[in-house]
Amino acid sequence: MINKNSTEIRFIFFASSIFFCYFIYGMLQEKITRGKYGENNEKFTCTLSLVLVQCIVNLIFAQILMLSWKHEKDSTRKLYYFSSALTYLLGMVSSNMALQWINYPTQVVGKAAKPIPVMVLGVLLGRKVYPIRKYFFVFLIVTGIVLFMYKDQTKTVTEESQGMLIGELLLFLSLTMDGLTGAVQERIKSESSPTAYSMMLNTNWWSSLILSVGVLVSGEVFKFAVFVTQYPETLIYLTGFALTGALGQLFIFFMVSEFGPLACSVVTTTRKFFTVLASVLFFGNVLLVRQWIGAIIVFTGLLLDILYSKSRAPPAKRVVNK
Ligand SMILES: Nc1ncnc2c1ncn2[C@@H]1O[C@H](COP(=O)(O)OP(=O)(O)O)[C@@H](O)[C@H]1O
Repeated sequence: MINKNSTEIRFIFFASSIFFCYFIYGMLQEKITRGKYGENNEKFTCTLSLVLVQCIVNLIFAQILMLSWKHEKDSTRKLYYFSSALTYLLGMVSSNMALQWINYPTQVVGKAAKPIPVMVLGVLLGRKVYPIRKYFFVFLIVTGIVLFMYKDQTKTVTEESQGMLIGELLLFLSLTMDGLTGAVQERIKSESSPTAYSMMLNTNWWSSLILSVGVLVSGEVFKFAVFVTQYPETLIYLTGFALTGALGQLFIFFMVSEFGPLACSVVTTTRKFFTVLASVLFFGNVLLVRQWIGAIIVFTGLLLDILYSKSRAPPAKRVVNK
């Protein structure tokens, strides 16, 4: 009983820390990528450099934590870390890049589908097994969130819709990459169960390495240097963005290593829903009928999921398909 309670407390603690860190992170991300700089209303387009800064800060953060505690040797195959790092950073680069064509709310709605690819690819490639009802609960949560957050957009000029298409394709790519990352993490978790620190360190080590090559070969790093020299205020946002991202990611890896990538993606997606719900309620806006229905569906899905995992399968236990 004590054990079960402490598992629940850890879940709630990780989830609320993710909520808190990514709430600030999200605002800074929007500020950096959607902001207009200088008299010419310039845009920040150095996505690779942005993600590289994030990965390097994550790496340093994980390294400091690794040095502070004694750890058993991590026996995870390097290929797993390399491939999860590659898909993880492609996922981040494409979703950040999509923001150049589509607005932030559209990106958030698109990425709200994340638990679906994480679940499907986790089963197909990650050798994970879920009972049928789990698919239903996840589907309910995602449908409710999309219904709640979706905004009708009027497309005006053709050029803009073309931009939207590029943005949507990038979102699709990003979702696929998130699913692949989850699948590899599922395998890592079931084969070698490394600590969250070790997963964070290795994933960010490989992604920093790959991205460093990327920014040098593309020459983006020079463009980035010119941009931050010209608009030094970007550095303040970047520092906050990278620090909240690193702290948030630590809790993400705690979540992944104990409860798995699917639980993690449900938490990060639900966080976005609660952010929008809170802002609607906070600013005294009225919910549309569609949003009411969406919110009810989300809460039903979450409640069923919680009730089910309580009565049937404690989240810490994993089902390994041999
Ligand atoms: N399974 C995961 N493994 C590693 N990092 C993750 C994982 N899930 C999320 N993250 C990190 O958390 C950040 C925020 O994730 P999330 O809130 O789902 O938003 P999004 O994927 O739309 O950026 C990601 O950009 C990534 O850095």
